[in-house]
Parts: sequence; structure tokens; C-alpha cells
Amino acid sequence: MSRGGSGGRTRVKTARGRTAASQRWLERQLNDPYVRRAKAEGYRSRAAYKLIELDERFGLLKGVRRVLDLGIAPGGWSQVVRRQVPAASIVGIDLLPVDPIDGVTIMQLDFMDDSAPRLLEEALGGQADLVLSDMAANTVGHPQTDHLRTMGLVEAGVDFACDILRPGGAFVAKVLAGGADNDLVATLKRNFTAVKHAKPPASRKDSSEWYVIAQGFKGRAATVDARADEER
Ligand SMILES: C[S@@+](CC[C@H](N)C(=O)[O-])C[C@H]1O[C@@H](n2cnc3c(N)ncnc32)[C@H](O)[C@@H]1O
Repeated sequence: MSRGGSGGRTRVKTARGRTAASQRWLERQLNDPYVRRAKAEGYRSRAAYKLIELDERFGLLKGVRRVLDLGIAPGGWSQVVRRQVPAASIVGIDLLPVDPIDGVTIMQLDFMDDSAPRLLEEALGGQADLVLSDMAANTVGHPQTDHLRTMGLVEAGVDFACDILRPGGAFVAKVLAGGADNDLVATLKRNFTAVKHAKPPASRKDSSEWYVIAQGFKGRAATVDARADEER
């Protein structure tokens, strides 16, 4: 048995060289029905089933023509959109490289980079019907910090969605339960006619993630009015 450590935490390696944490992760993957199903059905991630389940419940993909996938890697959500709506134009962005997906434009770039909104808009070629954000900041193991970092990404996603969505469009984002969620829901309610939240069955029960589903974007004018009200 060997020992290694980082940041004060001790990682114990098994006889075969895996850390106990990676061993647990591997076992969980092997026993996970969604992982098996994703492999059998050709999806790159078990996350694909979260979007499938959200779509079944909220009808997100019906009639969409332009879709943005923020935090696309490894590509499960875009595969779902592509399969359900083959004619849709899909643009995705991620920090990580993503293997090509037929019919999907992929950018390897930080969504928080100043150039990202313009580049995404140019690639999409028009207003979006649906903005998806499954982005999650790298966790540091401190729940409140993890929550705030991911909420920062979601808030940037909402701002961008309000600039690029067509009236009537929808925004879906992953959030981590924490404390800043109420502000997010309030912002969404000002800009969308229906705001709901859901934890799809494919989302692991021990994960603090849930999804916010905002439908019926009120339009840019309503957004600008709401911002002016806030500044008064
Ligand atoms: C849970 S994964 C997305 C899974 C994806 N929906 C799927 O079905 O395959 C979250 C992704 O968000 C990406 N991400 C996190 N912060 C980001 C940022 N600032 N800009 C772009 N992507 C980011 C991560 O690199 C990661 O690949």
C-alpha cells in the first residue's frame, strides 16, 4: 500500500494502484443503469438522460431550430437534440475538447471569456429557441464555494440567454442547491412567463444538483425594462 497526499488530504491507494475514491467511482459507474444504457444507445454521457427526461416533462425540444449547449462536453445533450430534431442548428461551448458531433458546431473556449457571447451568436446565425446550460464549475469540496462558483456560471448564462433568445424561447440550467437560488428564480420570473424546477430521475440522488426550466421568454424589451427598474 502506498500513500500520497495533496492539500492536507491523504489518498490511500489500493493494491492495484487505484485510490479508494477512484475505486468507488469505478464501482458506481459499473453499477449505474444509466451508464449502461448510454453505452448501449450510443450516448457519450449518462447526462443525456437528464435532458431526455426534462424534455419529456417540459416539451423543450418541440419545434426548436436553434439551440445553444453551454458546457457541452462530452456531448450527450447535443446528441439528444440532434437525434430529436435533426434539422436544428446546434452550437456548443466547453473548456474541454469535444469529439466532433455531426451537425453540431463546437467551440473550445471559456464561456466567461469576453469574446464568447459574440462568437456563439455568430456561429448560431440568429436568435436561439433554447439555451441549455449544464455547466458546473470544478468542485473544490466546499459546498458553499462550489454552489457560488456554479451560480456565477448560471447567472452569466441567464444574462446571455436574455440577449440571444427569441421571444417565447426557453432557458434550462443546472444549479446546485445552496442559498443564491432565490435570486436566480426571481430574475428568471421577471424575464420568463413560466419558471419551474426539477430533479430528473437520471440526476443522482446524492447530488445537490437540480435544474431550472424557464419557458416563454418575454423578449428583449421586457428584459431592458426590468433592468431599468432594478437600477432605479
Ligand atoms: C456536467 S458536464 C456537461 C455534460 C453534458 N451536458 C453532456 O451531456 O455530455 C459540465 C461541463 O461544463 C463545462 N464548463 C464548466 N465551466 C465552464 C466554462 N466556464 N466555460 C465552458 N464550459 C464550462 C465543464 O468543462 C464540463 O465539461
